[in-house]
Amino acid sequence: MSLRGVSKGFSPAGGASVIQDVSLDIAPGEFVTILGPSGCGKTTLLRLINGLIPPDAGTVEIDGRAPSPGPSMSFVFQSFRLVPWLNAADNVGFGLALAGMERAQRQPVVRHWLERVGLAHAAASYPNQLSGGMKQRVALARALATDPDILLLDEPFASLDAQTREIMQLELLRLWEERKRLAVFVTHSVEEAILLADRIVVMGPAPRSIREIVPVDLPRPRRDDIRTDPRFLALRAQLTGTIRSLIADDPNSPFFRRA
Ligand SMILES: Nc1ncnc2c1ncn2[C@@H]1O[C@H](COP(=O)(O)OP(=O)(O)OP(=O)(O)O)[C@@H](O)[C@H]1O
Repeated sequence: MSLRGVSKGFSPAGGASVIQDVSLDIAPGEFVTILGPSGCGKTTLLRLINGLIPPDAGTVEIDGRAPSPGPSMSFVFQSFRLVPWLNAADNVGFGLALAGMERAQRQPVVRHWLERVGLAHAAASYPNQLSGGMKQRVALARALATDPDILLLDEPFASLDAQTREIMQLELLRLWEERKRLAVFVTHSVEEAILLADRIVVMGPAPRSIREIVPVDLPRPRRDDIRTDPRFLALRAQLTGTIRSLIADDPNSPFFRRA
């Protein structure tokens, strides 16, 4: 995947850029996290990557072509976005149904993914009967069921409580380390960014663009105890400092010169 000089503005006159001059290459099977303060354009970058919005300038290419949403690219959102009138199994099978797969063919795939996320027992439950963590497992299973080459995740664990969030991070790590898809994961959390990524792309405000790209040279497979590895702690201190200064240097931030 390749982004070259990508800019995007939303005003009709093409005024202030929401994203300015972003260039980035991501290799197949690579896990990249996008880290940055609120409002620095992280979600917009994901929407440009999945082809939901076109760039005003520059190019986004996947295998040499402009991106288009389809079964080879899955999206996971903070707000789960499950279909409320479908049970967990039908939610997991939703992308497969959209791709035209018959119910009988979908069933074993759905069963496999419900098992993989530990929800085989909840197949018949509806979203309003599931906890936040369970809903996010369903959303993850739905995203993986189509066997996408590209996984885009927009703060998927941000609305979960701290313990569930840590469990889900490890589950995602385990699933991804089994079959390494190109993953782009947006987060505000420095720890989450380090735990998951091969590389961390730090975005900043004013101008909203990439500030630095930090490789994460921690061994895989990674488990919970990686969080106490001295290299992890050093990276955490470095990135926390970077994010604090990005916020303190942003004249539009309420924490301008304070953080
Ligand atoms: N459709 C749109 N129309 C106008 N402005 C938009 C639109 N989408 C995003 N913006 C603006 O672009 C900026 C960046 O938004 P974006 O959601 O990409 O940032 P973000 O880094 O993901 O933020 P957060 O971390 O708070 O989710 C914000 O100022 C937002 O108001």
